[in-house]
Amino acid sequence: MLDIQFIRENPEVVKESQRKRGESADLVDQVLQADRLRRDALADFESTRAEQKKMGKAVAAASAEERPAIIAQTKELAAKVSEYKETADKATEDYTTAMWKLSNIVEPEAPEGGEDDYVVVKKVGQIRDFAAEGFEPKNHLELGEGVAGIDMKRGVKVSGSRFYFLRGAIARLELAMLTMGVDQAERNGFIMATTPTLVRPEIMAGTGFLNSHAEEIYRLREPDEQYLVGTSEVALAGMHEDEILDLSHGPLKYAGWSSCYRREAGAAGKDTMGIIRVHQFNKVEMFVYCKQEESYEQHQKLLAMEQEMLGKVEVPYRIIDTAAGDLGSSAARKFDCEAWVPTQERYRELTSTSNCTEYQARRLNIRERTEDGSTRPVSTLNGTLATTRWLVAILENHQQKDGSVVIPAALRPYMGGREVIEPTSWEA
Ligand SMILES: Nc1ncnc2c1ncn2[C@@H]1O[C@H](COP(=O)(O)OP(=O)(O)OP(=O)(O)O)[C@@H](O)[C@H]1O
Ligand SMILES: N[C@@H](CO)C(=O)O
Repeated sequence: MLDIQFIRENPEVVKESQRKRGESADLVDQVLQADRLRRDALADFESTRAEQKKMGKAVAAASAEERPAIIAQTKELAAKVSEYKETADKATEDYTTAMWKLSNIVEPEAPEGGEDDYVVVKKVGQIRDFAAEGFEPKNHLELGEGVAGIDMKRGVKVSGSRFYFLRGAIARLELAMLTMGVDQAERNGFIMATTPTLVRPEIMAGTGFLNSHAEEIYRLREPDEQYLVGTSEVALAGMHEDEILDLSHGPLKYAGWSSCYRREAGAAGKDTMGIIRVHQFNKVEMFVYCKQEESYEQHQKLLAMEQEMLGKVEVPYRIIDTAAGDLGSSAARKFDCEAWVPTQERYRELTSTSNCTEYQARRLNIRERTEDGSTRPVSTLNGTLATTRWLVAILENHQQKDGSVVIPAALRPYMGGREVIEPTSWEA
């Protein structure tokens, strides 16, 4: 949620941000109109209520002859008070509904446009020339099946399309990568947290996921009301709902470990092969609470954490600055890291880091105590540190001619020192 005082003073800035996102600029006028009506209605209610209180005292002080007239007046006032209360409640509800629809204000530096209008910030690593090495690269599923490590057929049998089993060395490789992510996070001051994956509707709405991405999210059937998270960002943001944090010693940082669930409703026919786009995957998520003025610097740090991890798994990648129209409603700015996938001859997203400034904190009422004793909303940021999808890039970029896969050196200590995953039969 945005700061109403800021909207009142800077309506054009908010409108421009909405325009940049491809969202309604008229919503800003609707919010301001609702704000005026709400304030007028509240003023009417409060002044009539004050009058009513005065009248109450007058009744007590009145003589027997005066009392019937005053009581009649009191009744009239009581009716007015309840009428104004109803109007004020309705106006507040309209105001809140409009406010909750507004997306965060886009950082001025974010590129204009939609999904394809990102700006490439930089490219890192050398893309392998498989032709020069004398063989045709296999895709991650062929490799995963070759080492008896990715089983889509049984995943589909058990759970439906876009489900899978990981087993043997590939299951260990996923665990190794996620654990390496947690180790790196802990070394950098993050607290590891395993999080709930079912959350209350208020928490899901508070993080901003029920706006444009609502159809992406699984919801339990009544009488249960929870949503399944698509990222532990949701639980980590909700963790401190209605709390006042002490950030005087620096940002509060979590590394969340969870399964993530996504309906992928808009992705029919897209990435149907293998584990690149699935309904359930695992993720280590970074989540930061910090002072408002620290969020820009913290965002750069999250991006640096992602780069360090990508460096350790030794895959070529690029960083993109996502355009305003492709930002989630909570994000003011977002950088994605995309790894090179040889058989697709293109970069695919492995990580995403967003600066949500005070947007989520206002919705979830998360504040910090300032030096003068007052409170103010904190900033929140999130970033991906490792996910199951990373296996796609690791397998394809580290494959050898015989279908084996070299384990990146940084991951070997997490794999009992193993250097290579060899092809094997399913029964082995
Ligand atoms: N359906 C999925 N299957 C596997 N991994 C996923 C899926 N959706 C997201 N991820 C992983 O979680 C990370 C963060 O998710 P994010 O919401 O940024 O993805 P996204 O923008 O929806 O990705 P894409 O554009 O590829 O669908 C992604 O970079 C990726 O590693
Ligand atoms: N929570 C963010 C970063 O991982 C996302 O899912 O995109």
